[in-house]
Amino acid sequence: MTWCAGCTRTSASRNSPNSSGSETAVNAPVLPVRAEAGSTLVEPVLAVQGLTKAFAGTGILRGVDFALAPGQSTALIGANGSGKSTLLRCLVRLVEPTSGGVLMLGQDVGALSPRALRRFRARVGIVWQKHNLVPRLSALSNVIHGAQARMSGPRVWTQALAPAQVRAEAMACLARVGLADRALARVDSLSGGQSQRVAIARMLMQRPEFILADEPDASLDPQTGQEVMELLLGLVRQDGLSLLVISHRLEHTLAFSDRILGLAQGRIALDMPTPAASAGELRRFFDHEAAA
Ligand SMILES: Nc1ncnc2c1ncn2[C@@H]1O[C@H](COP(=O)(O)OP(=O)(O)OP(=O)(O)O)[C@@H](O)[C@H]1O
Repeated sequence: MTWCAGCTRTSASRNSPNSSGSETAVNAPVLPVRAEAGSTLVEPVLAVQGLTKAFAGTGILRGVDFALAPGQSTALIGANGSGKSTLLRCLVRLVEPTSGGVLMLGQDVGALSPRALRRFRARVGIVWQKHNLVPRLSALSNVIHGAQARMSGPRVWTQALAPAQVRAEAMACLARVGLADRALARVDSLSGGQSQRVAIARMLMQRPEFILADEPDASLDPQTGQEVMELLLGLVRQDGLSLLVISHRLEHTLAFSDRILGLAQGRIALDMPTPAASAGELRRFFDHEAAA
C-alpha cells in the first residue's frame, strides 16, 4: 500500500479480490480513507483497505476499510463470530489476510519480510483476554520478558539475571500499573485483575507505539474489568498512543473510546464518534447483527 498526496488517501499495491471473489493482482482504485482528529484530516496511524480473510473458503472479513487518526482510542464491536479477533490478528499478520492492505505505523505490513515483521510487531503492544504470563515466575520477571520483543537474539532473563537498567524499567512499568509492591510475587498468587495489570506492564516494556486489545476486560468481574479499562486508557492518553480495543461491554465501549467501529457481514457497518453514540443504538446494532 502506498500513500497518496496529502496522506489522506491510500492505494493498495497488494492483491485485491476481483468481483468474483478470487484474488488477482490488480491495481485497486484509490480510495479516500478517513482519519479525522476532530475536523482535521491527518496521516492515519493505521489504514486498512479491502481486507479479506476466508477460512476454508468461508469469508469472515469481506472487504474491511477504515483508517485511524493517531492518539485516539477506537472501540471495535460486533456480534459473536463477526470476525473482530480475526481482524485484529490480521493487522499484525498473526493471521495472514487473504487479500487487502494494512498500513500501520508507516509500514506496509503485508510487504514485510519475516524478520522485519518481528521488528514491526515489537512496536505494537497487544493485550489479550488471556494474559499468557508465566505463572511460576514473579511479576517482575514476566514484565522483564516484555523487553525481549524489542531486542535481537535469544534472551531468557529473569529478575536476577536481567541488566539493572532493564530491571529498573520493568519496575517503573509495574509502578505505572499500580503493582510495584507485588513485583516479587509469583504470578500464580495474583488475582485475575492483578495478572492483567502485569500483562499490561509487560506490554509497556515493549515501548509500544500502537496498542491492540482483544477483550482485556472479558475474564474479569465488572468492577475489575472497569479498572483495567481505565488503566489502559489512562496509559494510552499519557503516552499519546493509539488504541484499538474490542469489548463486549457496551458501557466500556462508550466510556473508553473516542470512536466506535462496528463489524457486520465482514465489513465495517457502523462508524461513529463515541459522543454521538448511545447504549440503545449500540444494543440495537448488536441485536440486529446477532439475529442476522
Ligand atoms: N483459525 C481459524 N480457523 C477456522 N475458522 C476460524 C479460525 N479463527 C476464527 N475462525 C472463525 O471465524 C469466525 C470469526 O471468529 P472471530 O474469533 O474473529 O470472531 P469474534 O467476532 O472475535 O468473536 P467473539 O466475539 O465471539 O470473540 C468464527 O466463525 C470462527 O469460528
